[in-house]
Amino acid sequence: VVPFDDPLAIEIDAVGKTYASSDGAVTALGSVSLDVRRGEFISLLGPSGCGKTTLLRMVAGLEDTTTGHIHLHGRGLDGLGFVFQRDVLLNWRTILQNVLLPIEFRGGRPKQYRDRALALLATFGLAGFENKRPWELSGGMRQRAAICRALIDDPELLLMDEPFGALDALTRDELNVELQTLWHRSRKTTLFVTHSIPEAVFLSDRVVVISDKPGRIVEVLDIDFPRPRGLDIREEPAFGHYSRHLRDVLERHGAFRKR
Ligand SMILES: Nc1ncnc2c1ncn2[C@@H]1O[C@H](COP(=O)(O)OP(=O)(O)OP(=O)(O)O)[C@@H](O)[C@H]1O
Repeated sequence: VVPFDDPLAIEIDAVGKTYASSDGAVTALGSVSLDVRRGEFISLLGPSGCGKTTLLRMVAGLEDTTTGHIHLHGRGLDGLGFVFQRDVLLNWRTILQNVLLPIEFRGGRPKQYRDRALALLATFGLAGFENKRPWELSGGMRQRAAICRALIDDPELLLMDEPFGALDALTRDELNVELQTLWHRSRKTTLFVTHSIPEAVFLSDRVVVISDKPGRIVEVLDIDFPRPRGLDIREEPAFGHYSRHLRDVLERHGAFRKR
């Protein structure tokens, strides 16, 4: 049991990761340290291959750290919801059955969570789609269902690995607004991986910039817009300033060089 006033959700302490590969060891992450506060929305922004996914997978306990350690406060790994780059819904199950999957995995009773699942689906505009199969839905709808699945067990911590990267720009905007609204209501601690500067600025309390090789934190930027936020903040001068600053940081660290 954790004291309610515990201000921290995740401590990432000098964490590094080296993979063994056929051409020798690859250091994906150098040494990364970050304290994530409870209820905070943090984006991890960086070029492809800088180790963002690796970091997220280590926080989720899906991957070991090579050096350093990660401490999850609260319910630990039991309090965690994960949304992947691709929705990874099971095609032979209905949307409702997909959303209830985590309950089955932990040996719970899906029936008891049916109402919650339907309410979540309704929040994300999927009322009436619960008995469809994933292949009957658009990409945006599937990713919404994947978010519902991550939320079904009321996690303390939401880990999202570029969940909107494969969507068209309009759907992506829409989902950004929905996620922002949901986050504003629930204040779930969220770690969100993205390549997109505007997405990071729009959603985050803090944007953590990671450079590659090996991945390390080169900047932590506070985003000071009030909540709830609408897409119109993108027209504000401050939004432009944040974006330009992040772009400069990425450029300085070689994120845009030709590979
Ligand atoms: N299982 C693995 N074995 C060997 N190398 C790996 C493995 N997983 C990742 N890597 C390497 O580690 C580095 C970081 O990969 P990672 O997927 O964490 O980056 P990323 O920033 O999430 O990239 P992207 O944004 O393209 O998803 C890359 O150089 C990658 O090739």
